[in-house]
Amino acid sequence: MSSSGQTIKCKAAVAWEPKKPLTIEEIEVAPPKAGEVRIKVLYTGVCHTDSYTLGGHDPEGIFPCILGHEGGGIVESVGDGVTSVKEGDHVVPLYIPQCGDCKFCKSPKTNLCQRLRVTQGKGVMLDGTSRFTCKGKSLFHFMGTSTFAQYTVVSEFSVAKVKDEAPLDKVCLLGCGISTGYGAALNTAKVEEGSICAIWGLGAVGLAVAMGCKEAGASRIIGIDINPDKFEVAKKFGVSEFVNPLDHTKPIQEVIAEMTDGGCDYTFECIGNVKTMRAALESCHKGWGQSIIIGVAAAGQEISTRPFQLVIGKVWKGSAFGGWKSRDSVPKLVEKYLDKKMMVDEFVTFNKKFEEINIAFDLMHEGKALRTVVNLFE
Ligand SMILES: NC(=O)C1=CN([C@@H]2O[C@H](COP(=O)(O)OP(=O)(O)OC[C@H]3O[C@@H](n4cnc5c(N)ncnc54)[C@H](OP(=O)(O)O)[C@@H]3O)[C@@H](O)[C@H]2O)C=CC1
Ligand SMILES: N[C@@H](CCC(=O)N[C@@H](CSC=O)C(=O)NCC(=O)O)C(=O)O
Ligand SMILES: [Zn+2]
Ligand SMILES: [Zn+2]
Repeated sequence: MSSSGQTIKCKAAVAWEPKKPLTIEEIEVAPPKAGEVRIKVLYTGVCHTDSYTLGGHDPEGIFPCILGHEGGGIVESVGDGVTSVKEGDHVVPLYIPQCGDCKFCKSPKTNLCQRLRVTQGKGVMLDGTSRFTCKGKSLFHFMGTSTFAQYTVVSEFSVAKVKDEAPLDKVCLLGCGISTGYGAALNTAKVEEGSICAIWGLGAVGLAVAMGCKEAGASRIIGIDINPDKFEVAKKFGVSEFVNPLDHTKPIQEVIAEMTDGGCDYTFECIGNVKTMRAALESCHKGWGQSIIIGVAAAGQEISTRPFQLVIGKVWKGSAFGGWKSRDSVPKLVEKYLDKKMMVDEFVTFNKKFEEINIAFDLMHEGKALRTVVNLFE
């Protein structure tokens, strides 16, 4: 019997309050309204940003909510007026939508569609309401995706239809971490052949940056991390040299400058730490070096450097979702993966059952996981 038009009861990992583990609860998921899509979420990754919000560091964090933004699933039903996807389509939810019609979507200079941004930041759908309830309480959405639920409702603008043959337990990761790092190298920095690159933080995002730098023909890719366990795995993604700041007494920017005859062409911060953001900028080559901030820093944190660093030609940039215009790009990234032209499987270090989702957070904090993929129906 079709569930279309009905409220669905299913399981979700609910974040009732910051700094507390998620709890698996039965929730009710209302049918999609006009312009919305209800998705059966089969798999989800766990990104550091989920942990950042659960940890109470996100100024937009709003509880109780359903976190998660690296999902892969199948369209269960669509609301009135939805034409771009239909029941049965395989999809990846998108935390940066692409409406195609706003000033941002029409500009080739950005991927930051603003159509849903205000309501998304408030944890509700475009009409200002939530589709989730649990124990009689409304639950907030998160990043317009909420993939830690067996069923979620998202805007039509927030789904990418992907090929049916794409394994959803892998391509879910193209919903954030891999696309973000890879695109930061290719779209935001536009790394050139022969470039010297350095990457702070060798998690999934940092290693996806390395993959992009390698594809662009970088001559040296320096990985910087305080966890030496990351170094061996990082080689597979193209990292050619390793620096552990804990092995040095002098500032890391001096170490990098000595190693590179004055600094790097491109540096990437993939941690979310304002001190390493400064180090990454100051490790750029005078005159042309660019530093890309990808890491998300906690509420209240601010970056600083001597303005002279910018006067002498170093450039500070940021990158969200790797600069990809999401609905156009994610299906293409999936095809590239299916054509074996980019790595995705290699980012999956663990698979867990839904009830083990908190272990996925632990593995990330222990530095053991690049990505843990959670099966929501196991
Ligand atoms: N801008 C965007 O669009 C996106 C941003 N992000 C952000 O990117 C960042 C990285 O995400 P993700 O890859 O999932 O995170 P991970 O936690 O997997 O990776 C971060 C890595 O940085 C290491 N690290 C921590 N502190 C330092 C330090 N002081 N110096 C050097 N290395 C350090 C960690 O080591 P250890 O293993 O010991 O913890 C870990 O290896 C996060 O801030 C996340 O919120 C994520 C996705 C999209
Ligand atoms: N809500 C936070 C900002 C969080 C943030 O920067 N998110 C990134 C994606 S992180 C994915 O894992 C992003 O793309 N931001 C663009 C956006 O419009 O949110 C805060 O308020 O600090
Ligand atoms: Zn993420
Ligand atoms: Zn738009």
